[in-house]
Amino acid sequence: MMISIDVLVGNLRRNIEYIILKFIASHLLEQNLSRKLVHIISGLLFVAAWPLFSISTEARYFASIAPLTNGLRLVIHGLSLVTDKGLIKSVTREGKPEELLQGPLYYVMVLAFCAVVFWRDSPVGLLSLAMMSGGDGIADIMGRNFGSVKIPYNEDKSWVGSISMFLFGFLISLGMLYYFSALGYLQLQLDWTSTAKKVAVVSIVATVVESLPIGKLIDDNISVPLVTMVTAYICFCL
Ligand SMILES: C/C(=C\COP(=O)(O)O)CCC[C@H](C)CCC[C@H](C)CCCC(C)C
Ligand SMILES: Nc1ccn([C@@H]2O[C@H](COP(=O)(O)OP(=O)(O)O)[C@@H](O)[C@H]2O)c(=O)n1
Repeated sequence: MMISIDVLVGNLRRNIEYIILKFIASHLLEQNLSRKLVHIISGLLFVAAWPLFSISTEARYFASIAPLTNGLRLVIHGLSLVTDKGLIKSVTREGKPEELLQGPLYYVMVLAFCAVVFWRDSPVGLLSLAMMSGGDGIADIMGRNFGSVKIPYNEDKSWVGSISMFLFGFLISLGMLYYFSALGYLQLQLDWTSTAKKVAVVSIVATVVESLPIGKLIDDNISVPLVTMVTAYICFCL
């Protein structure tokens, strides 16, 4: 009788643990997906909205107010001066306020930097944001869901994630160049065959850097746009 009660209690405990783990897992997955959707959509929408600004020289500074204001919001919430559970749930990995001061803050600073420095007349900023928002964002979503085969030099990253980053980053970058070129903003005259080759080179370099095991040294939201800026500058501006 004693044994069967123990077995019963043990089973009950395991069931409760299973239910709790399942609850946590489903909520964490939800949080990861929502974070990456915010990651992809906010940056791409920000860039897509640049043509709405006037041709005045101050336009780029006005545009950068959106990411800078969000940066301030992230600092205020990251330091726990104010609490907003919705913000924390939608942009952090583990639900800790201090995480707002890392990936999300770097992300909005890169958005502001690209608006002010490159704005809509240079391919460099457009490609950097396409790779950071679109490419890096899709790598996570595809990698987490379908990335069972890992990259030999990095157990955290998968072939599916990196190939998706390359393809999506490449297509979004070309789309952005086409959009800004069709609207007459780009100073360069683009020959699309050579542009596609250059964008492929930029996308490969950004993808390889994202796949390296350097995540603890430097955040992807810095390394990916930084290496894209350098490569795009070499390919398009020298
Ligand atoms: C989730 C984000 C970064 C985390 O990166 P990672 O750790 O997943 O690598 C992105 C955070 C986005 C930010 C809080 C909100 C950005 C708003 C944007 C500047 C406004 C766009 C305006 C536009 C006109 C819709
Ligand atoms: N190239 C990649 C990138 C991410 N991923 C998946 O996405 C997860 C999060 O990637 P990450 O550490 O770069 O995340 P963030 O720093 O971008 O938020 C990884 O643990 C992988 O499951 C992948 O499979 N392949």
